[in-house]
Formats: sequence, structure tokens, C-alpha cells
Amino acid sequence: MKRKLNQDDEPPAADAAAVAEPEKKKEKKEKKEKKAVEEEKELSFAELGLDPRLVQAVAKLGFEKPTLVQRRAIPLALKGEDVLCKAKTGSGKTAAYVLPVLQGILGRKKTDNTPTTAGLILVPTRELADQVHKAIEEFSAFCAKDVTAAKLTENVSDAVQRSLLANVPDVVVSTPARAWKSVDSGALSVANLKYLVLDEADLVLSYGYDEDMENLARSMPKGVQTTMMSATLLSAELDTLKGIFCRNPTLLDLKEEFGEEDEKLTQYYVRTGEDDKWLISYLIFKLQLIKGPCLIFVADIDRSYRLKLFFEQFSIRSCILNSELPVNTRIKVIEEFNKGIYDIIIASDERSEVFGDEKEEETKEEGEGEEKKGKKKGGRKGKRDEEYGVSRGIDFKNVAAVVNFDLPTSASSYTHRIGRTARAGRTGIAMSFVVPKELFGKHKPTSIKSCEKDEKVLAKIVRAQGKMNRKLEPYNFSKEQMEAFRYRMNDALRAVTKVAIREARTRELRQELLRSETLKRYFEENPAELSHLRHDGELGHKARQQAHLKHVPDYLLPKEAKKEITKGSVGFVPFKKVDKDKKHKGKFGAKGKGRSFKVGGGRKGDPLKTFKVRRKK
Ligand SMILES: Nc1ncnc2c1ncn2[C@@H]1O[C@H](COP(=O)(O)OP(=O)(O)OP(=O)(O)O)[C@@H](O)[C@H]1O
Repeated sequence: MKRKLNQDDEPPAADAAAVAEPEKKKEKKEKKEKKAVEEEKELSFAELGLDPRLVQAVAKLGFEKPTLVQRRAIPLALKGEDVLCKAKTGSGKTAAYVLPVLQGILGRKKTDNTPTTAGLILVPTRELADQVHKAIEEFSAFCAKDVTAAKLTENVSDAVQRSLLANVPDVVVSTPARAWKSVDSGALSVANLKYLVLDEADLVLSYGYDEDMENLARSMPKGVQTTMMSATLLSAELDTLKGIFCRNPTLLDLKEEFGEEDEKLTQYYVRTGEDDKWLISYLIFKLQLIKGPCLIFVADIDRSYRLKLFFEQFSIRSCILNSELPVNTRIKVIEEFNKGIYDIIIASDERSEVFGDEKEEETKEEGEGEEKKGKKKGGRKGKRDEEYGVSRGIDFKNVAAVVNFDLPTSASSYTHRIGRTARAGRTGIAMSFVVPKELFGKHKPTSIKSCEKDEKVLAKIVRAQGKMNRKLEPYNFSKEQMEAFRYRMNDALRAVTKVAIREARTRELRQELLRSETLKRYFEENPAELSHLRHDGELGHKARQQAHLKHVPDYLLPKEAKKEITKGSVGFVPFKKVDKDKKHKGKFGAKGKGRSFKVGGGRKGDPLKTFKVRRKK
């Protein structure tokens, strides 16, 4: 009879060999897989099987190697598969879906030159349509004769749009609503469509667009190759897609595969009272604690003007993006920001606030589903552009930090907002203000309804980011040092009255009218109207300007910063953590201690180390 083995006993030689065999196999398999991953990382665009003209174009753009999503999605799409891809913001999804479409068109043109619209790319906003259209032009720079693209989102008359489509572009970029309008009117034919892309697919498939999508799907031939991309896709979207297009795509979920070394985004949240948001923002931007281009998200249009006027009180220059501005202006603002003309954009993220752009299970748990549905029906109103949106997909270049002045109302909206920084392997910071429940409604002049549930939303955000192996850390500002600036903040807030905000809003729209190309002819024929409009602008009630707020007196600057500044170099602001504030540390899964807004020392690689004080010119 075999003796039972004690734990410490050596297994008999034959048994040991039997145990070692599967181990060896496993090791070998792991080694092979690792090697394959390493080799895959080294793949070039040419090795993905792309046309040399496309390879030349990406090289011209400075793309050395394909990103993970490009390495995985392009070969699948080139094989003709439907792909549903979930990959993080800024990871290069645009090229991942545009290049295969272009390749398909180039391939067909070798044998068949009949003009036909073969590709339709649907995006949720007009800003994004513009960006994708530009990307197509860049990627087809070396085959421009063979590939034509059109976007349907410009402010042009139906006649102009018709003539644009009469040329039968190979690829059309549009929002679902505009695409359907053109198909319905007969201006666009999708009868020979081969490729359909839904970028920001969860949004494209969601509220408001569903009817357009269904109509479009009915007009398309069977067997259109479909690609869907987003950083936030849920299984519900997959079901919707299956329902509408009767397709069964290959699922590429790459969110897990971005290792920590890929993560160059640092996320902080600051628990703050409603008025302290203004104070902290004043400090951050006046003392230039954040270096580099910055995107500030606020909850609504009024608030965007208010913050802009508030900043103006301190001579902090910023520009605004909101749905009231004409699309051409919005696109121009984004372009100018990307060229470095502006450093701060204040964007109102109304779309997420009005519609709550999520379908997360947790939302339903809390019974908000019905509310969202209600908003979906009645939410579209006023002169706002429903196809406005800058938190999704827009490739703002080199954004150093995203500041959520007002927290979004959903975790997915947060993911997209912060995705405007740390793109394409760059570093970035996200800082979000969170109004604790006990402080909500305590400062009536600055209170805003959407912040009532900040803490609940933060908990959701932390959970959602945790699933992506990301974490948010608490950040505390030194109360004592902030206090010295409070009266200046109050002075500025008082000057930015409701009337001043209304006037600023009207003034901006008036300026747009004056600049409008469409109205140029009208004004030439009616000069009196033009001068009237100009005169109105001059009468506008502006926010009271207060000279004393323009500069920060030396006595207010922290000692260390003053020393550095007098040396003529940049310095650090030791907005140190207040110890008694420790009660929040470690909550919401943040491992580290509540960190001060200190930039001189601290952990190596802490992006806040680069927050420096520079004297404003
Ligand atoms: N292979 C590459 N090498 C270098 N840069 C790249 C590469 N692919 C894309 N980029 C750059 O990365 C940036 C982000 O790309 P893109 O806008 O396609 O990201 P995304 O994944 O679509 O982001 P979002 O989820 O926000 O829509 C762009 O500036 C793009 O030019």
C-alpha cells in the first residue's frame, strides 16, 4: 500500500516528474505569450497590412508605431470583421477605425471606380465630426485623388449640402440626425455602404439618436461592416447594436491591458465649500499653480460666463465653449487652443448635466433611470445646439490639467472629461471639486443644484476608475493661506452680477452675428442694422472692473514663493496640508494621505511638483 505523503516529504521521482510536466508546459506557454506580446508591441503600421500611402501619411503625422488599440483593431477590421472596441481615452481610436475604412476604399478603387459612398462615420457632436473629417484628410494625404470625404455638420444651406453630396464622397462623417436627414431627403445614398463606424458608440446609440439610427439601419444594405468605439461601452450597447444592425461583433476590451506604466494621469479631488471653489480657482490660475493649457468644466452656460468674468477681475484670460456659440466659433476656439493662443478654456458640459450621459447599472440602482428618461424627452430646448459636446472625443492638444469646477453627474462623463488630458502617452492632472453634503447650499450665491449629489457621484467615479486600475487621491489646500485671499475673491464675485453675466452672454452672441459670414451680404445691404448692432455692443453693461484685484500684492504671497520670485526664477507655493483636515484621508479608496498643494518636495514624479508660481506679467 502506498504511504501517504506528508507535506514535508519529497514526492517520489516519478510523481515529481508528472507534477513538473504541466508546470513546464505552463511556463513555456507563458514565455511564448510574453514573446508574442513583445513582438506585437514592435509591429509597424506597414506590418499591420496597410497600404503604403496610408503608412506614409501616418509617418508624416509622426506616428512611429501603432498604439495598442490600433495594433489590435486594424487587423480585425482588415479581415472584414465587425469590431466593438473599448479602449481608454486618447489611445488612438480614430486612426484605428479610419485607416481600415480608407484601406477598403483604396482596395475597391483598384478594380471599380464607380462613385459611391462606401463609408459612413457617425459621431455624437459637430465638433467631433470636424475633427474626424480633418483626420481623414490627414490620413489620406498621399491618396487624396482616390479618397474624398465630406462632413455634414457645417452651418450651410440645404442646397449647399446637397451639392456637396452630389459629388458622391467616398466617406461621410456626420451626426446620426444629420445623416438621416440627408438620406431621407435623398441627398445621400447609403445603398452601397460597405463600412459603418460609430465613434463614441455608447452616446451615438443612446438618447435622442436612437430613432435616427434605426432609420439609417433600415436604409443600409445587409452586411455592412460595423465598427464601434468608445472608452465607455456597456453590454447594453452591444445589445442595442445587435438589435439595430443584427450584427455580432468581435469584442475588444482593452481597458484592462493598459498597464500602470501606461498611466500618466494623476487624479485628485478637493473637498470644498461652494464659495471656496472660486477661491481655489483664483489661486490656482492667478498664481499659475497649474502650468500649461488647462480645461475647466462647469455645469452650465451661465456658470461658464460667470467664471470667465470672475477671472477677468483678476486679469486671468480665458475663453469659453458652450452650446450657444455657433459651431464654427466652437471649432475655431478648439483650433486656437490647440495652437497655444489660449491657455484656459472654460467649457460648459451641459450635455452630461442635462441628459446624464450614462446608462450605468448603478444609476438605475438609485432609481434615476426614470428621471433620465423624462429628461430625454423634454430636455432639448432653447437655442442650444443639441449636437454640441467637448467632453467626448475632442483631441485638445497638450492639456496639462482638467479641472472639474463642477463635478459631472455621472462616472462615464467624468472618464471622458478627464480623458482630454494625458492623451497619446502624455502626462496630465485631473482635479475635481467635490462639495460635501454638509456644505451644499451653504453659500447661496454660488450654489448650483447639480452639486447636491457630489459625494455620491464621487463614490461612483472612484468605483469606475478603480475598475480601470486608476485611483483618485484627496488633496487639501492650506486654509490659512487661502484665507488671505478671500476678501479679494468676494470683491470679484460681487462684481460679477447676474446682469453682467446676461450682458456678457448677449455680447458674445452679438459678436458672433457681426462676424457671421452668412450675414455679411445682409449687412452690406443694410448698413444701418450693422451700426445698430455695433452700437448695442458698446452699451453693454460690463462687470465692474476693480484695479486692485489685478495684481497679487507681495505681502499675500507665501514666504517661499516670494523668495523665489524675487530671485527672478519660478518658485513653489507651499499650500501645506492642514493636519486637522486629516479626517478625509484614505476615504474612497485613496491609499495615500491627503496631500498638500505643495510643489517643492514630495513623492518623485508627483505632477503637482511642477505646479509653480510665476509672477504675472
Ligand atoms: N500611433 C500613434 N502614435 C502617436 N500618436 C498617436 C498615434 N495614434 C494616435 N495618436 C495621437 O493621439 C491622440 C489621441 O488620439 P485619438 O483622438 O484618436 O484618441 P481616442 O482614443 O479617439 O480618444 P477619445 O476616447 O478621447 O476619443 C491624437 O493627438 C493622435 O494624433
